[in-house]
Amino acid sequence: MTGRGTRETGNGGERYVEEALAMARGEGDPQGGAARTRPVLPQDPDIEEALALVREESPSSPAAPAEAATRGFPAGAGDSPAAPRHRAATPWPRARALAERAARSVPPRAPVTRRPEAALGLVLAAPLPALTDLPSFDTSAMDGWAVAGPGPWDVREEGVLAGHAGHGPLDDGEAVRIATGARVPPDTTAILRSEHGRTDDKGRLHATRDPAHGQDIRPRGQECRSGDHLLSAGTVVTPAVLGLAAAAGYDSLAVLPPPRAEVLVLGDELLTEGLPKDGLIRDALGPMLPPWLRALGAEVLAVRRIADDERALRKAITRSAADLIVTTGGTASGPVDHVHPTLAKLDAELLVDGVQVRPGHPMLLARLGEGRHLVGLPGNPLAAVSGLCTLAEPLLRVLAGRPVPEPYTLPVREAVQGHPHDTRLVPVTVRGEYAVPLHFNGPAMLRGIAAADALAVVPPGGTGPGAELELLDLPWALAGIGVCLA
Ligand SMILES: Nc1nc2c(c(=O)[nH]1)N[C@H]1C(S)=C(S)[C@@H](COP(=O)(O)OP(=O)(O)OC[C@H]3O[C@@H](n4cnc5c(N)ncnc54)[C@H](O)[C@@H]3O)O[C@H]1N2
Ligand code: MOO
Repeated sequence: MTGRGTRETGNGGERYVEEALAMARGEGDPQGGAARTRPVLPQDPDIEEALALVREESPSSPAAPAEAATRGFPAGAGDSPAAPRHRAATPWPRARALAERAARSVPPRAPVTRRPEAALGLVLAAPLPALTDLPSFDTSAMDGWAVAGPGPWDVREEGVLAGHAGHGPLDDGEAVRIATGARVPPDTTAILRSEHGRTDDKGRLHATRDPAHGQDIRPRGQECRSGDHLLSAGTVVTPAVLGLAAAAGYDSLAVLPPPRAEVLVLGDELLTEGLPKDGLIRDALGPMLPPWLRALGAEVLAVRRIADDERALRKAITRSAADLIVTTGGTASGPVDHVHPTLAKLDAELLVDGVQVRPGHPMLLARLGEGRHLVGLPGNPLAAVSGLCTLAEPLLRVLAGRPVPEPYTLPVREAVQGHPHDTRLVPVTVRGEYAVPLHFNGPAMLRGIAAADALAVVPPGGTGPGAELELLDLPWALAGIGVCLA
């Protein structure tokens, strides 16, 4: 990690929480300052968030869940909706490492050959040698004249255009008009740019600025010789790689096959069109997850909407051919939260069952069988984003063979409220040298993340202004290969 600064520790988080509580009670500044003039609305998202933080059960409190067995499942959702789940939430960095490790345990799939345009966003399975010299012939770099020897020159009548067959050799004192990209005739000593030459009334060419020997000639093989190593295995196929591969003679590329993902959207309360009504809401995750998963390197096989029905969920999981099933909702212990009981019935191995991160702490990662995994994202939309970035990103990155992104930090422009014990992921926008935290960052809100460039990793307790925070770039903020794939 680069440039990580000191992090403010101690009870900064609690202070914000105290402040928010005091404000919510209408008590003004709890530090003893003048009372605030800003009216405190009950719906103020920041204050609601702060209130939620203190109301939450602390992992270190006596009521906190005890250590859990790795395969420990809670009682079935129907058995006791309010029963606390006996499990140990995984620290956030460890959850990411476990997701990476889970993917590394998957046997690699055989490389595939794809048309270059179908390889965009995938990773080269083998080094890419040049199939030709580049340029493949001596090329004029400018419009003007190919000249031989010192001037003035007699100009031959026929010119040389790019894409045309070669011209005969020039004699000393001869010139021929030439276009950028055209083959340079044999025995040419330089290209005289059109703006550096003039012809007299006898048609002889004079230089207004003498060209140096070899000027503006791109010699054959200047960029590479046939067989030269151009790119290493593991390189992500970007638009520029497509261009280079085409220039170097490729009609197809050997790439690693993308991991196959399937999205199962759970919830009876979800509408796919129109306005929310009668307690029903729009499904925000069905539209968001497929392009996001593609941006993370996956091929999305299907998005299925599953009613709150354990059997339907089990059937969908069993039938799926995906390497990674991503479920949304149903991770908590409500009466219709079927993910845990279903995984238990499938004898899945829970690798991560809850993470010490806000939002998104009920997220989970399970191994379903050889090479097959399931990431359970919480239903609250920003909590689902947190699960994507925490568990799905490392897993898909490794399965796709993509390189580890270089971690980086930026100072945060304002203080950021932290959770007392857990990591927080907060949407930020990058402005110059600073990360600016965005509002509307509650678990059920997408307004912040929709305007964000990255998620800032806020340590327990929060930070003051200027603290260096690790940033997780959102895929499209990297000039997204995902955008290219969409
Ligand atoms: N007793 C407890 N209740 C809850 C806990 C807890 O620890 N104990 N955790 C809370 C947290 S934190 C989260 S996050 C949620 C996670 O809930 P689930 O994963 O079970 O998700 P649901 O209950 O199905 O939905 C939660 C919320 O999100 C809305 N939702 C669901 N899917 C979508 C979608 N596709 N698009 C838009 N919104 C969606 C759903 O309507 C709910 O409002 O549990 C808390 N409860
Ligand atoms: O409230 Mo929940 O932290 O996972 O979104």
